[in-house]
Amino acid sequence: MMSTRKHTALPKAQILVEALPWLTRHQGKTVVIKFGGNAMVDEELKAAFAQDVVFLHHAGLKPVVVHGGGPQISKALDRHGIVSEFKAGLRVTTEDAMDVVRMVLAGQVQRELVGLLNEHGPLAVGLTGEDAHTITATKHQPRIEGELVDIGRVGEITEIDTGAIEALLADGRIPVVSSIARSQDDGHVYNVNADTAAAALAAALDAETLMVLTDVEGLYEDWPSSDEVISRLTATQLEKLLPDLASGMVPKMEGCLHAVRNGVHTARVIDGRVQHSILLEIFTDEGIGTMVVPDDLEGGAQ
Ligand SMILES: Nc1ncnc2c1ncn2[C@@H]1O[C@H](COP(=O)(O)OP(=O)(O)O)[C@@H](O)[C@H]1O
Ligand SMILES: CC(=O)N[C@@H](CCC(=O)OP(=O)(O)O)C(=O)O
Repeated sequence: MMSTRKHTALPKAQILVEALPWLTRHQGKTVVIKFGGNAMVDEELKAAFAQDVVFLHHAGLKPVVVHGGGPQISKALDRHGIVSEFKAGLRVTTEDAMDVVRMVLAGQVQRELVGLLNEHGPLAVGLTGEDAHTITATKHQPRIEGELVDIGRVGEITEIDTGAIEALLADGRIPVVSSIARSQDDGHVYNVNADTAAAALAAALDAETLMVLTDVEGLYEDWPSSDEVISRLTATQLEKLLPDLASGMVPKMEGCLHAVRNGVHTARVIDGRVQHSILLEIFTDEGIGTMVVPDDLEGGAQ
């Protein structure tokens, strides 16, 4: 009887011990995690995500959650009879659409994530980029085929104030940030792509890691014709690939590049459809997605 119990208990101890080098390495480090709209539509995945983030917190890391909500926004706009249109990968956001975006991100998606995290204790505090000047933006006008295009209230980040987030982290909380910015131009707000917001926050917070959860395994080498995932690439290698990337991958990979060029040690795109993908990525040998490293760390960082 006794030996059977030992038999089943030992592998559990081994798993915990395997995590020891990673626990040591990541102790006290800030990890910015972007939780994407598509991984966010499944109840079990959402609950597993909350468990992982709380686990990181209790393991001595400082997780900061930045969330998207593209599918949820599209649904709500539809209900309001507003057509969703994307240009250069960004949602064309009229004044009316902006009200809906803000309502969905800050009033629904963020509240739900805060609720899931707080099932584990008084940990999560939600805010948007508007709070305490966390994210400031100006009007973003992308260039499409050489022409500047007006896409409404979409913001380009000009400044990050990390004060509120750092105060929350120092108080042992888990900040949950919605990607809405205060405007430096007028009294209104801007809609910011959540990948871009997460990358800017990771750089400003001097985070060790930016982790972007999405609905594919990682960056595919030759999408859509192949599903070979690139497991690791340097900033310069990524920069060369950027012009060939399509749709949703563009802000993610631009964000990863921005992060590693501005002091973040590794930026990773991982599969949010896999339960506990965050723990697998942080605490095991085999990373499961795509890892971007600064040029001078080639071959070094894990
Ligand atoms: N090279 C690529 N590798 C992987 N996915 C790609 C690539 N290029 C474009 N994509 C598309 O980008 C999508 C992810 O972006 P998006 O739908 O905006 O994710 P999220 O909702 O998680 O923010 C993938 O589902 C895929 O359709
Ligand atoms: C300007 C812009 O496109 N903003 C995004 C913000 C939400 C987001 O980025 O959500 P995902 O990460 O789930 O795609 C939008 O309106 O959909």
